Amino acid sequence: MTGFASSEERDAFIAGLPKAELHLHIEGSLEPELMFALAQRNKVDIPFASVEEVRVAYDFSNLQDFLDIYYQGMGVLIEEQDFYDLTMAYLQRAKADNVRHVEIFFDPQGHTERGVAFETVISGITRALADGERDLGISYRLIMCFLRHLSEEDAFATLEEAMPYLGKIDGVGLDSSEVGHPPSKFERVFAKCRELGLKVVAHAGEEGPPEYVHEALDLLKVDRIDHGNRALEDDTLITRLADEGMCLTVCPLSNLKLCVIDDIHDHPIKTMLDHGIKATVNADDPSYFGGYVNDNFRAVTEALNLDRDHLLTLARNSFTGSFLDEVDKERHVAAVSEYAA
Ligand SMILES: Nc1ncnc2[nH]cnc12
Ligand SMILES: [Zn+2]
Repeated sequence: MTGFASSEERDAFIAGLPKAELHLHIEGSLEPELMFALAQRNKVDIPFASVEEVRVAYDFSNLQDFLDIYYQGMGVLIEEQDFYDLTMAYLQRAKADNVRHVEIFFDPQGHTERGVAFETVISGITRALADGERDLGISYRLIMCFLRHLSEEDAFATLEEAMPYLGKIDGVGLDSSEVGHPPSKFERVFAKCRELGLKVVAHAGEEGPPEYVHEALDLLKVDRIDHGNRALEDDTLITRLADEGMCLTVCPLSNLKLCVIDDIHDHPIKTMLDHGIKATVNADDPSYFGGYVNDNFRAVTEALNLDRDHLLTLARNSFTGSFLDEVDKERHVAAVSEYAA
C-alpha cells in the first residue's frame, strides 16, 4: 500500500480528489433500474425479466458483445424527458464522486435510426447539463460521436442534422466497432468538423492496432485519443504521444470487462504515466462495466499500487486534457494542488 496507511485512507483520498471525466458515453450510464422504468413508461419491450437478469447479461468477451446489448438498451430512450433523466442521473452520480467537469459523448445515430428526432436527444441532454451546471456546479462540454460501423455518408448526414445545434456541440468523436473501421474512413468528415471549429477526438487502440492511433493523429488530427491502450505496442507512438502532450482518456474497468486486458493488475495506465503520457481515468459506460469514475480510480490504485503523486497527476491531467478555457484549467489545477497540500 504505497503511500497510504490503509485502504480507507486511500479511498478517502480518491473520493475527495477534484477531477474531470472526459470519456463517458451518456447512453452507457443507463442503469438497469432506469431502463426498466423507461421501458414501462414508454411501453417498450426489453428482453429481461429483472434487474438481476440484466446484470447477468452484462458478461462480455469483447467490444462487439457489449455494443450489441448497448444499442438494444438505448431503445428505451424515446422522449426528451428520458434523455434528461438519463443525463441528470449521471450528473448526480458524478457529483458524488467529486467530478467538477464532464465532457460527455452521445450517439445520435443510435437514436435517429430508431425514429427518435435529433432535436429530442440533444434537447434532453443539454437541458440536464445546464441544470447540472446550475444546481450541482458541474461544468460541461458535449461531444457528438459518429458510429464507425456506419458509412461516411451516414456520418455526413448526421453532421448535417447537427448543423442547427452546433452552438450546443463542442466536439465530435468516433466510437463503436473499431476493428475493420479505421479512422481513415472518416478523414473527410473530420476535416469538415475541424473547419467548423469543433474539437475532434476518436476511440483508437482499444481493440484496433497501433496503426489506427497513427491514423487518428495524422488523418483525423485529433485533440485527444480515447483509450489508446495499444499505442504502447509502438515505441514511436509512445514517444510521440508523450512529446505532443496528447491526452489519453483511459477506462480501466471497461478494458477489464471487454477483455482488452485479462487482469486489472496488467492495466497499462501506470506504464503510460511512467512514459510521460497524459493519461486520465474515466468510466466509459459505467452501468455496463460495473463502476463510475471513482471505482475506476480505486481499481487501478489498488492493483498497480499508485501513490498520491500518481493520483494527483491523473487528476491534473483530467483538467489540462479537457476542452475548458485556459483560465478554468488553471483554476482546477490549482484546486488539485490545494488538495495535495
Ligand atoms: N468502449 C467503447 N468503445 C467503442 N464504442 C463505444 N460506445 C460506447 N462505449 C464504447
Ligand atoms: Zn468509449
